[in-house]
Amino acid sequence: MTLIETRALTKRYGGGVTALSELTLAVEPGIIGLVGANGAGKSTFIKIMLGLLPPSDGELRVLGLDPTTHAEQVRSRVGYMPEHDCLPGEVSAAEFVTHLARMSGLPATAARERASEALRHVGLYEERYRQIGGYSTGMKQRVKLAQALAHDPDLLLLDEPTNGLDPAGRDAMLELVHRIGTEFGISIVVCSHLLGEVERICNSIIAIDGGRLLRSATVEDMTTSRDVLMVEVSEGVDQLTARLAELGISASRDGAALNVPLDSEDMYDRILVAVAELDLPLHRLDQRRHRVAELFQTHSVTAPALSAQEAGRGAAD
Ligand SMILES: Nc1ncnc2c1ncn2[C@@H]1O[C@H](COP(=O)(O)OP(=O)(O)OP(=O)(O)O)[C@@H](O)[C@H]1O
Repeated sequence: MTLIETRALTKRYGGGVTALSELTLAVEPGIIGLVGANGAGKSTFIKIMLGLLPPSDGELRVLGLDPTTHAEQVRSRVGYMPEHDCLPGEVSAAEFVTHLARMSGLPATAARERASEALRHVGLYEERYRQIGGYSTGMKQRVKLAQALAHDPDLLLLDEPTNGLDPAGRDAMLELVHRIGTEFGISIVVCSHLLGEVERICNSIIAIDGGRLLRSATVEDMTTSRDVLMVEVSEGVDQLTARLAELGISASRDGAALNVPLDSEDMYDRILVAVAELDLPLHRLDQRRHRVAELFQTHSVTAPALSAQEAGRGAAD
């Protein structure tokens, strides 16, 4: 079943702000990155998916349900981690998550058990009876994630889960999100303004800019270049380049690898023969993969979606 489907989804706020403009997309279950610069419309999209905001125009289905008419059913199957800190400081994580699990309809004992379990999944089991006010930012983010998990949802909507975390905290949070998505088989929409972050853990990406859809596709579709082959040999790359040139095949260096235009059906075989003739250890031969961020760097409109920090990371890669 399609996880999320929209047709010409539009949201206008008062004051002439169009936060979402004619968004049409369909995504399959998995871990989905919702990326865009600040103000792109990510939070608005999430709130519409939860039935917290009505769209101005267009249609939407989440888990096959229309959140504008079936908001309660949607919310019983969807967990939501809001962007901003909304945690009470004077109660323990166990009390807080249990309380929210009860509010979502679980009986007292089940709510307590589910809360403990959710806190264990996010790595807060030992600390669960401490007051939230004394927690670090990373721990608070994990409490927000635990409350989103407590009622055993089919879909998690995470609004900027790495907000406010240092690089190590961000990596830990992304790893946790990835683990929850893969081990529990829950679909996850994870919002971020950092494309490089979500690219690492997502199967598909929805990129929006100024409320408009830039691209919605699987990471594999986005990153596979259909017309370039990447050849990697463990040694002898210069020899191979020279041999390919003799054969009339132009290869360009890309780090330790060679990129070769895939302009004829027998290109795989021709390269394999050249490698075998030179008796070189072939490490890899397949279609070149781009980093997702690389694709968007050529798109001037999305440039702000890549923060200085991400640009730095890209350069270091
Ligand atoms: N209640 C509101 N009334 C008017 N304009 C709003 C309202 N909420 C959001 N907006 C505007 O709608 C646009 C999209 O905002 P939204 O919060 O959805 O973006 P975002 O991608 O989540 O950004 P951020 O990461 O900064 O939250 C922005 O221009 C924002 O100022």
